[in-house]
Amino acid sequence: MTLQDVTTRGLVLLGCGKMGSAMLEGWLARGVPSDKVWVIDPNPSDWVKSTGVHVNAALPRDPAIVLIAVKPQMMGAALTSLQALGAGPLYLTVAAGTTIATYEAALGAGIRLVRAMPNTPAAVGRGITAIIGNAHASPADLDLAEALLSAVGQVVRLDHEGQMDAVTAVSGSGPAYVFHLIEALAAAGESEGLPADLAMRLARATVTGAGELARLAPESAAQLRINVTSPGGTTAAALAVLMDPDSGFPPLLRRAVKAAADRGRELGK
Ligand SMILES: NC(=O)C1=CN([C@@H]2O[C@H](COP(=O)(O)OP(=O)(O)OC[C@H]3O[C@@H](n4cnc5c(N)ncnc54)[C@H](O)[C@@H]3O)[C@@H](O)[C@H]2O)C=CC1
Ligand SMILES: O=C(O)[C@@H]1CCC=N1
Repeated sequence: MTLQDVTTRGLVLLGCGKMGSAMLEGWLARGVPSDKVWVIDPNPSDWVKSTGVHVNAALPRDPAIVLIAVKPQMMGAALTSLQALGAGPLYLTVAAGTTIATYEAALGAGIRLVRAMPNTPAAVGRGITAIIGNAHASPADLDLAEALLSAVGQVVRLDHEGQMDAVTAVSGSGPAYVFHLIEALAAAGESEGLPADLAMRLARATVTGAGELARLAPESAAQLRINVTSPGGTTAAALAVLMDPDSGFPPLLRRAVKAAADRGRELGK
C-alpha cells in the first residue's frame, strides 16, 4: 500500500480533537484531498466542519488507513464503531498509554496496527512522531505510516513498545513544557517591571527563535548555550539558578517527565 492508496481508498479519523485536527491540518495543507477523509467525532469542531471532509457520514467500505485519535479513557466505546472494518485497513493510533494488545483484543488479533506518538507541532509541519508496529504490520505498512506522518514532521522508529511511555513524556507532552516556559519567562519579565504584552512578545520570540537556531545550527545545544553565556555575565547568573543540581531544570524535568511516563503506564492498564 502506498500514499496513493490513501488518497484513492480514503482515510478515516476516529476522533478529531486537538491532535487529530493538528494532523489533519498538516495533511490537508500538503495536498490530501478533503473528500477522501472521513471524520467520526460526536463533537466535531467548527474548523473540522469547515474543511470539506466527510463528518459523521457513512464510512467507505475499504479505507486504506484508520487513524485513532480519541482519548485513552474513551477508547473502549470508540473502538466499537470500527469493528465492522475488521482487518482491512492499516490502523494507526496516536493514543497515549493504550497498548497494542488492547487494540488487538478489541478489533481482532490479526489487525495490522502502527502505534504512534506525534505532537501538536504537526499542525505546522514541525512535529516529531515515534512509531512501532504490531506483529502483523509489514515493513510496507511501517513505510506507509512513516510516509503519512512525514508529511507533518520527522518520524523515528522505536525498537520496542516499552519505549513509548518515555517518548510520550518527552516529545508527545513536551510542547506543553515549552509553552509553559514561554508563560513563565513572560511572568518573570513582568516581575522585573516589563508590561505584560512586551514581556510575552519577548518570551515568545526568544523561545521560538532559540528553537529555530537549535534546529538549524550545527552546534550542540550545550554549545549554543555556551555561546550566550559571557563569563561573569548575566546569563551565567541565571544559569547558576537553572542548572542547580538540586533545584534547577534537570531535577525538575526529571520529575515532570517521570510523572508523564508513569501516567502513560497507568493509562495503559
Ligand atoms: N494533544 C496532544 O498534544 C497529543 C495527544 N495525543 C493523543 O491523541 C488522543 C486525542 O487527544 P486530544 O486530541 O488532545 O484530545 P481531544 O479531547 O482534543 O480530542 C478527542 C476527540 O475525540 C472525540 N471523541 C470522543 N469520543 C469519541 C468516540 N466514541 N468516537 C469518536 N470520537 C470521539 C472528542 O469529541 C474529541 O473531539 C489521545 O489519545 C492523546 O493521548 C498524542 C500525542 C499528542
Ligand atoms: O496529555 C496527554 O495525555 C496527551 C499525550 C501526549 C500529549 N498529550
